[in-house]
Amino acid sequence: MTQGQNSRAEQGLAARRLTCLRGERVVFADLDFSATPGSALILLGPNGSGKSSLLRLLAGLSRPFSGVLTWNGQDIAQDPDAHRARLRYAGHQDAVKPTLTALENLSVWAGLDGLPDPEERAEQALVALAMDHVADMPGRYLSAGQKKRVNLARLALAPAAVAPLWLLDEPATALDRDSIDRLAVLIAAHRRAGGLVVLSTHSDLNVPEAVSLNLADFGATADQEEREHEAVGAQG
Ligand SMILES: Nc1ncnc2c1ncn2[C@@H]1O[C@H](COP(=O)(O)OP(=O)(O)OP(=O)(O)O)[C@@H](O)[C@H]1O
Repeated sequence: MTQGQNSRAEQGLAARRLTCLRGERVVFADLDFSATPGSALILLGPNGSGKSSLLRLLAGLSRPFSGVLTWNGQDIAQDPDAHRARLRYAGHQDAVKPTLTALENLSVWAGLDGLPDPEERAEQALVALAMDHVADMPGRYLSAGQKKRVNLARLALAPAAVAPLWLLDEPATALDRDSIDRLAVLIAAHRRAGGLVVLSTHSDLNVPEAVSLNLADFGATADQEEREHEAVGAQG
């Protein structure tokens, strides 16, 4: 089947028999899920169960040990540039440049994303996170929560048609209650516009009708660990 012939059921993001190794340890094995445009998937599980690792795989920042990740039915590994262009990943690392103001940081990102009117978009994105009052403050003077909000404002730069896939690793960490509520509004608007959100959170973030995926259910059995170790040994 060619990409153009994919059925509607394949729209969005899907994982088939995904197995993730970090170091030589199986973090999760044989993970299956699918998420359609407009939906939200919340990754649950105790510390170390692989939520960040899965988000990194979905972002194309690392490769699965085995299994396939697809977007609209096509393996994301076949066209990494197209996948990078369609996603926005907010991880633990802070991307705010200390010497640029909050507004300049966002304008630069909008420019790098190839969006028209980068400064106007940056201003609107700051308003969405109630950060317009610190628009002219250099990144190095922003508090931890303010930096987090500038990072999250990046999500608001591009329309869902351009960057439909949001991958958010603990997006509510360091945010105050009002900012968590604004983030929830941003996520809801993105979904209404046809976007798709995968996120991990230990916080009380309101994401209506989200599907939960508990990575603890996909922890490797002793048999799987042994098979993966044999396979790693054979590869090395
Ligand atoms: N660079 C690395 N090399 C080897 N192992 C790693 C590396 N990074 C993470 N791990 C291991 O991978 C496993 C999954 O880690 P991950 O950060 O994905 O978990 P998590 O569910 O996001 O945890 P948390 O809730 O604490 O954020 C852990 O056992 C961790 O020690």
